[in-house]
Parts: sequence; C-alpha cells; structure tokens
Amino acid sequence: MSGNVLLITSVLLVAAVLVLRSKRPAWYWMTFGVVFAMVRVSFRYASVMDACGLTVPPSRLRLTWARVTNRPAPESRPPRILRIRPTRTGLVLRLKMRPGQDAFDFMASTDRLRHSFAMQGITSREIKSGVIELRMTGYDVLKRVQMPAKIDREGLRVPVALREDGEVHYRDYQEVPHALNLGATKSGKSVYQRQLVKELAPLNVALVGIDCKEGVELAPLARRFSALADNPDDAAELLEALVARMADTYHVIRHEQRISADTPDGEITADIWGLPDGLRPVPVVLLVDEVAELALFSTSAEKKRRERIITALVRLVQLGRAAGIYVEICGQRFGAELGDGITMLRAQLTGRVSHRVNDEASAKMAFGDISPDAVLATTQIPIERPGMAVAGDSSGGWVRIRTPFTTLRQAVTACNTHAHRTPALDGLTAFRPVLPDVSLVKVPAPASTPAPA
Ligand SMILES: Nc1ncnc2c1ncn2[C@@H]1O[C@H](COP(=O)(O)OP(=O)(O)OP(=O)(O)O)[C@@H](O)[C@H]1O
Repeated sequence: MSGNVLLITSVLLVAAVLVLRSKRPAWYWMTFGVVFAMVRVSFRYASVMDACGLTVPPSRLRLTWARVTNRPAPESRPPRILRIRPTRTGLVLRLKMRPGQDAFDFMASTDRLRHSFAMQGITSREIKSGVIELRMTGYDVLKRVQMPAKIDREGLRVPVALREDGEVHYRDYQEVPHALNLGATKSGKSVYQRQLVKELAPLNVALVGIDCKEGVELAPLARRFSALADNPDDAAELLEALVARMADTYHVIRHEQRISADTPDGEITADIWGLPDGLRPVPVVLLVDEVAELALFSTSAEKKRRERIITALVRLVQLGRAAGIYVEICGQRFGAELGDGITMLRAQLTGRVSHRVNDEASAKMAFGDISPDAVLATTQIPIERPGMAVAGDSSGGWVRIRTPFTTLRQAVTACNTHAHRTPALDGLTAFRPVLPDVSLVKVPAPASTPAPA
C-alpha cells in the first residue's frame, strides 16, 4: 500500500515538474531547474571541456614528475572554475584559463557547450586578462518576457527589453545618442517605442514627438510631451525650431567655456552635462514615428518641405548630442530608396534595433554597415515572436532582445502620472499638444448597421 502511495506521489511530482517546466519556465528554473543545472554542470564539467577541446595537455614538468614518482601520466586539464553563480535566469561560470588558451576558443565553442550542458544559450566574454565568464541561460527567457523587479536606473539610461542571456537591455542616451528602430508592419516597433516613453516619463527629460500617422501612436501620450507634430508641415516647423534651440544651447556652452577658461584649474565643458545646474537646459528626446511619411513627396512643395525636414534631422543627429538633443527614428524601411540624405542620416544613427523584416534588404538597412551576423539574425526572427529584435551599435556587437508587452493603457498611465514633469520648451511652445477638455468632446456616433428589413 505504502509502495503504491510512493509511486503515485512520485508520478504526480514528476508530472507537476514537467507541467511547470513547459507552462512556467521561469518558476521551474527558480525551483528545480537551477539545482539540476548546477549538478549537471559540476558533474559534466571536465568531460564536456575535454570534448569541446577546451583542455590543455599536462605540462612537461607534470609529466616528468609523474615518471619520476612512477605514477600514471596526468590527464589534460580544463580551465579552473573560479566561481559558479546561479541567477534569475541561468548560471554564471567564471573560469581561469590555462596557459596557451585564448578567449576566442571559448567564444567559438559556445554552441557546443550549450548543448553539452543542456542549457538554452551560452555567451562568453573575457572579463579580465585570463578570466572568462560564461553566461548560461536556463530557459527561453524571450518566450514570455519578465523584467527583473530590481533594475539599475541612472542618468538617461532606460530599460527597454530583455536580452537572450537574461540581462536587461538598456537604451542609454548618453552612451548612444541617436538610434534607428526598424521593422515590418506588426513586428513590434510601436510597443518598443511605448516602452521607451513609459520608462522616460519619470525622468527629467523633455519628450518631443513627430507622428505623421495622424498622431495615433503618440497623441494618447500627449500629457508627457512638450511638443508634438502629427503632419509633415508641422514636423518641418518643429524640427527647425529644435535646430534653433540647439544653436541657442551651443551659445550657452560657448559662453560658459569663456568664463571657465578665465578661471585657473576650472573644468571646461563641451556639452550640457558640464554646465552649472541653473544653466543646464533640460535634455530632449525626439521620437519620430514612421519616418517614411516625412521623406516621401509627390508635389514640388512637398519636395521642398522634405528637404527642410531631412536637413534639420541631419543637423540634429550630427550636432545634437552636445546640446542634449537625442533622436530616435522609427520606420519600416530606411534606405536610399527614401531619397537623398537618408544614408547620411542613417550613418549618424549609431544605435540600431531591428524587429522582424520582410526581406534581407531591409535587414541590411539596419545592420549592413555594422555586422553581417546581425543581418542574418534579423532575417531569422520568427513571425510568431512580435517584439523580438536584434539590437546593435557601431561597435559591431549585437544581441537578441524582446520588449515586455506594454499596452497603450500602461504607457498612457505612466505619461499621465508624470505629466507634471513635462517642461515647456522655449521656441517650441507653439507645438505643445492641445489636450481636449473631455467634457466638450463630442464622441462621433458609431457607423450604424442597417436595421433588418
Ligand atoms: N513585445 C511584445 N510582446 C508580445 N507581443 C507583442 C510585442 N510587441 C508587439 N506585440 C504584438 O504585436 C502586435 C503589433 O505590434 P506593434 O503595433 O508594435 O507593431 P508595429 O511594428 O508598430 O506595426 P505597424 O508598423 O503596423 O504599426 C501588437 O498588437 C501585439 O499584439
């Protein structure tokens, strides 16, 4: 009887573990997965390293010593484990390389290590001379994105997504001032942009938006926007006003430099961050949604307007950083087919995020000038994973990410909560969004379906 109870309990437990593993992989990892993985990695370590060619043969000294003392010949040795640390999503293994080993050997072997240790993914990097860190992911963290509860926030650095190795992916405006966010329709660009706005809303920053889809994406967030344009004519005016603001900021920096130059030992600043608190203008993040709407034209008047827009954008991305103006451009495609000036503009957008694209040519618009591997990774984003993207920068480094699903309601709530932080920008007050008095808004009657005869 007690044997039967034991059997039934064991079967139920195994079934519960399997269900947990498939339905709630994050919980499974925190309960059983991490223990199983620690045991697996510790036991298999030496044989896996050997099979992956990551061991070194015994030194002559050890061989001689074994001969002299009449002991069996020593075996090849794997790198020494300095530390094995469980994390919320995987394990971190810190290894001391043996003489003659190279960080590149580990990078080239990550795929073999991944399946030998039965992990979801492994990345490797040399953290200091001779020390390698292997970051192992225990489950597919991008299947259902859960951002960690504790996130490092500082300066103009906002968490936008989760990386495939379980780390948070940040958009750091001071590090990478301008960025391009590409993707086919329904690939997740707007959700990414919403997440950005939601995270920027509590910061001391002015948000400026251009959304020529009649403002459907950005207008609901208007309470946190200092300026908004929802058509190409307003966009041209707004961009030129921003360029004028940038020139004014340069005058302030230049003036401050003259004063500092006369002060012995004083620091001399070349951007807004070194200005005294009272003089420093609020940084501005400009979000441009569906950029093609600004670049296309059919009449000569529209062509002139396009030239004004592209010229202003190029000036902002070339010179805006020091004046604290950061540009985030979003679109389905962004290549030479959109006309003159686009490739020059793209070259200055050093941050790149590409969601799923329809063809390789679009992937090349994001990463062709940065990394061929990132182009390939972009073309492999599955259609059933909206919000998944490849993020890279001009250093050639790239990583797969996925944004948490942020609803428009969540973004609107964040913007409304922090509406009091919306600064008025000199020179751009004409573009301050007009918020309708809800009591005066007449809701149009829905199109009625004809009554049955
Ligand atoms: N991070 C995400 N996680 C889960 N689902 C997502 C995510 N991002 C987007 N989606 C799903 O994909 C749909 C389309 O996303 P989104 O509106 O952001 O696409 P888009 O690229 O902006 O499309 P369009 O160019 O047509 O406006 C969303 O309604 C949502 O259902």
